[in-house]
Amino acid sequence: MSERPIWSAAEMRAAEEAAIAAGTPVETLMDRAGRAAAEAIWRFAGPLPALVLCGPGNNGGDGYVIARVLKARGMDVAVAALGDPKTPAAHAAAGAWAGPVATFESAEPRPLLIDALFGTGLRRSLDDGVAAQLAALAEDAAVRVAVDLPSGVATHDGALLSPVPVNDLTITFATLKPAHRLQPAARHMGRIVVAAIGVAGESALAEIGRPLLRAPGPDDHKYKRGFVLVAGGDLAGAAELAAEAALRAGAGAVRLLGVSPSAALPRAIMQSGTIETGLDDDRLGAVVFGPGTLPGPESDLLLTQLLASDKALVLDAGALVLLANRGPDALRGLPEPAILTPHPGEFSRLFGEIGGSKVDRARAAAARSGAVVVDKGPDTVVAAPDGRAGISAGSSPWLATAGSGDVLAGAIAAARAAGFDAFAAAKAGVWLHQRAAEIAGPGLIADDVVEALALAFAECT
Ligand SMILES: NC(=O)C1=CN([C@@H]2O[C@H](COP(=O)(O)OP(=O)(O)OC[C@H]3O[C@@H](n4cnc5c(N)ncnc54)[C@H](OP(=O)(O)O)[C@@H]3O)[C@@H](O)[C@H]2O)[C@@H](O)CC1
Ligand SMILES: Nc1ncnc2c1ncn2[C@@H]1O[C@H](COP(=O)(O)OP(=O)(O)O)[C@@H](O)[C@H]1O
Ligand SMILES: [K+]
Repeated sequence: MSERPIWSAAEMRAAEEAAIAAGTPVETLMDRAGRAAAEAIWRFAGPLPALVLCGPGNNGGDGYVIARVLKARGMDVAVAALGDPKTPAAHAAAGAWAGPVATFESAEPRPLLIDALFGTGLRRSLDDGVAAQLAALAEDAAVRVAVDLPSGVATHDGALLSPVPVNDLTITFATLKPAHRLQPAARHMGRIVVAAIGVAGESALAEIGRPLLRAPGPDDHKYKRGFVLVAGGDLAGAAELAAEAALRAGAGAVRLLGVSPSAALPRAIMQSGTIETGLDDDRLGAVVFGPGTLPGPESDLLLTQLLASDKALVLDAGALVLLANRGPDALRGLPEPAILTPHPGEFSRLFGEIGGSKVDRARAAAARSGAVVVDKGPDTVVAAPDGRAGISAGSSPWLATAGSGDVLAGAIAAARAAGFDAFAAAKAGVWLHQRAAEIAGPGLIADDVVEALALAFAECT
């Protein structure tokens, strides 16, 4: 699995301090950052007349380096500063810029706008006048570029502290930061370039990358590839979507029990037996419960049976409502950690209101429940009880369609049955789901995502 790390502002600062302690001055890091950004801007926007907006901190320092490098390339560059440089490195970078510096307030729009006002050091909303001038300059530009982060977004949780223009390109340094992937900030980034600047560090948070899945080999048989049981509920369609999704996402065998299936159900899906006999099968790798399930005494009893079994559970939709009635402790002590796939409504029903970023919330929910939590949405976060977390690289808004969550539950179960641990399986399912949606394209319905899962799977082998 190729995963890009995501650092918090504090982790970024720690990496910077470690690099400085190891002998690389901050001026060198700034020079690398500015040069890398200038290179990316040159490639992206070419020789458009540029306006670089420089703030008072090191983000502004990067801006002065960018201005100098682009000018040396022969570009027509103007600089406007919001206040004087406050850090020694920014001061030095500003000193090395030989051209004139206008005040931010007096800056005139130019076709290429480069926003180096604030990066990871932003602590409060921009003043109204500053935000309005930034918006006006962005409005009149043809191409908008943000250095590290668009000014006005909170690094940690992706909140917009003041109005933020939508950029065409964002160049960040060393690693992604949470705001590059969390909404609402993520939609303001445009294309994202991560430039290496020679700092290293560790993080328990990463972008969910393409999983490495196993194509069947000569020694495989259907059960070895993964056997999924979908314990159906009251509405056949939802359980069928989950069952077919599991099959198309690579499970060798899928059994759907507990519903009267429709004629559309693929004949490859097994339907014989009862849930009790179905559960009593050592070959079973994962059980999906919840899609199409209405809460009631019967489904509650089934949840009790499932929790008493030693199976790896993927609990979605109706199962989450049942769980909410029992409280999150209901999952403690399971032999295999369960995977929960709540949408925002189900999440608050299960866990109440938790403060912090979406990553903080998912981590807290995972720690509290002992389950892997897939906090769904346009910026799906997967968190494990031990604090590891992943953020989706983004998914098609066309997934906002009935049944797409059922498809996700099936895809996750396939990865779980194939032998992935709960955290890895949840991430693999999220990746396959968003990739399948991309393949299915605009206008998709959940059935199309199911079909496209096979192609998404093939890309991972
Ligand atoms: N880490 C690294 O390895 C590297 C980091 N690099 C770069 O450094 C950037 C981080 O730099 P940074 O820490 O100096 O913060 P930055 O974003 O410039 O802003 C801080 C300044 O803004 C001010 N200020 C804040 N909010 C404000 C507001 N609303 N309205 C007005 N003022 C406000 C704040 O004032 P204060 O809050 O202290 O009063 C302070 O003066 C990072 O994003 C990257 O681009 C690269 O050079 C390569 C190496
Ligand atoms: N606006 C959006 N952009 C991207 N992905 C979305 C959006 N809205 C929903 N999704 C994704 O679609 C799926 C919807 O799940 P869910 O709400 O459970 O749907 P359903 O109950 O209809 O099956 C989730 O995987 C979620 O991440
Ligand atoms: K910026």
